[in-house]
Amino acid sequence: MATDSPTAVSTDFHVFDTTLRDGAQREGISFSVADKLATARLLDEIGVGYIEGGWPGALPKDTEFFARARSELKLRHAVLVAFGATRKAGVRVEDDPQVRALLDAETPVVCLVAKSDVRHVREALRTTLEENLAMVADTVAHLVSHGRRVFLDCEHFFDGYAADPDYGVAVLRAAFGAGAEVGVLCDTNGGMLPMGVARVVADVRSRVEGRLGIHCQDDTGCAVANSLAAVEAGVTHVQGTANGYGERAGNADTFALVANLVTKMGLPVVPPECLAELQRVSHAIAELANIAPDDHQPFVGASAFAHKAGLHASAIKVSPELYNHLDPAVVGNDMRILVTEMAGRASVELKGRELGVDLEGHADAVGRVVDQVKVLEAEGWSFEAADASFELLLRSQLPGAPAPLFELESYRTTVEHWANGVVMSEATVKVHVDGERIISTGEGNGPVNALDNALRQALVSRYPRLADVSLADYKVRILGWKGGTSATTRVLVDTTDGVGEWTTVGVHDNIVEASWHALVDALTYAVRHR
Ligand SMILES: CC(=O)SCCNC(=O)CCNC(=O)[C@H](O)C(C)(C)COP(=O)(O)OP(=O)(O)OC[C@H]1O[C@@H](n2cnc3c(N)ncnc32)[C@H](O)[C@@H]1OP(=O)(O)O
Ligand SMILES: CC(=O)C(=O)O
Repeated sequence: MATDSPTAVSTDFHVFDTTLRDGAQREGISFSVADKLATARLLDEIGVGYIEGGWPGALPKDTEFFARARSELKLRHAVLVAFGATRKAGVRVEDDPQVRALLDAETPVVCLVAKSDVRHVREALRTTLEENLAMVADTVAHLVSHGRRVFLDCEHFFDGYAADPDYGVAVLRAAFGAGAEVGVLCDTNGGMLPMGVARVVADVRSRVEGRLGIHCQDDTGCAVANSLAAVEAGVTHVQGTANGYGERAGNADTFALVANLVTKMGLPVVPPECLAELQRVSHAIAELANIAPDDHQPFVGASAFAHKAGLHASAIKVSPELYNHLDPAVVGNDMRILVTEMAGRASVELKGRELGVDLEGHADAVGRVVDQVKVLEAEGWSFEAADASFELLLRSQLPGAPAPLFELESYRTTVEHWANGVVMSEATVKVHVDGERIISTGEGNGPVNALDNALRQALVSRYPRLADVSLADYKVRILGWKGGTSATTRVLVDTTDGVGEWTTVGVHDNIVEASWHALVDALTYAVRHR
């Protein structure tokens, strides 16, 4: 069970994560209870102050989550929060089963959602403005009298404030008057921009005593910016979700919020040692949500500190700070240099350093590699994701580069479709190793698999390391049709030796030949560099 005494550094500031409630409202996410428990543990590792676990009483899974959390969830930093609505209109708070379920969740904190826009009160709740205020006050007071700390999410606060600012203020006063600790201003429809958010927050602060919070949906792509503008204007409670998951376009991304608050605004909202966990936790939660991580996500994406332009690399060679807004290690990420057609000599030198290849005194080789990469990329090759092929290319230009593993005489591969529906492939390779002619055949479920088996069998007695190597993944991309079935094909092969993985690339008009190039690089890399 969560403790009520978070160890987060700043007790004056709340980072409140709602991945398990609003994040779960994203199309395509369906957390199991086990997923929710695992996600809560991960969020705790980044040191957020509060974790909203779901809506007990509304979703059976969430009711079970809170029941299991009592014995299974040991949080070091965060306080667990149950979410729910104020009592229904015309119903005594003691008689409202949803409010009862909130108490039964036994969390130290409850976050209530309430209407704060007159249109919503009249048209969605179909009740009076007075009754809505009573619903807020009664529910807060009831929960407080049962020992709960209460935060109030004021739904549609900004839209409501534009229509009738006094009513938004009245809702906040009703909540604070009944004992609520935080009044959260919600941009529920996500239509705000930072300037408007800052104006409203400043205005509300001048009219209401009490801690204010912010909850921003991302419909204008400004959820993080809006939240930071609200902080600048004085809120001290910020809500977000892991990777920005949430209803429609999502919410403010907790990872960007935390990183910005700590590193840009100087607010120690999480313990210092937690910041370096952001990237790992972001990816782990993406796995649990079954959503591919966004490589381009600020701070934590795999490409967030990846540099492709040659001019960037030339400055980074002097000092990484010249083209990085932050040391990536601060948030657990890494800088990467991409060598592509946009590379220059500095890109190759930095990539060499990253790969552990000493290029000191080899300016000519570096220049040749830059030229070759540009020519090859124009033909459809791409080394961005194929570090192993790039390393082989780089080393091939250095003095004393080893000879190829073998000389190819020929290869052949066939596909057989039998009447019983079985499809099998067979391959024969003829190669020369140290003057010896080797002929080998292999079978497989496809021509590339058969070729791989035949080639490894031909080479394994000379290169025993290949016994431990196998294909892990195979990706094909067709690069522009030339009419009919003719096209350039790019193949990426991931290979593993059970310890690590490396990626190689091949390009040709013929898919088997493209695969052959990638396979040969994969095996050469295994023998020479693993
Ligand atoms: C902005 C947000 O994202 S808030 C979070 C929203 N999350 C969810 O909706 C996910 C979980 N929701 C659910 O499981 C269901 O919608 C439930 C259980 C909450 C409600 O389901 P139902 O009881 O079938 O009601 P239904 O969805 O048709 O209507 C909601 C009722 O709550 C009332 N209501 C809506 N907001 C509030 C509120 N803030 N306070 C009190 N009552 C409210 C509505 O007036 C309506 O009342 P009615 O039954 O008297 O017409
Ligand atoms: C509470 C909430 O999720 C919203 O207003 O968007």
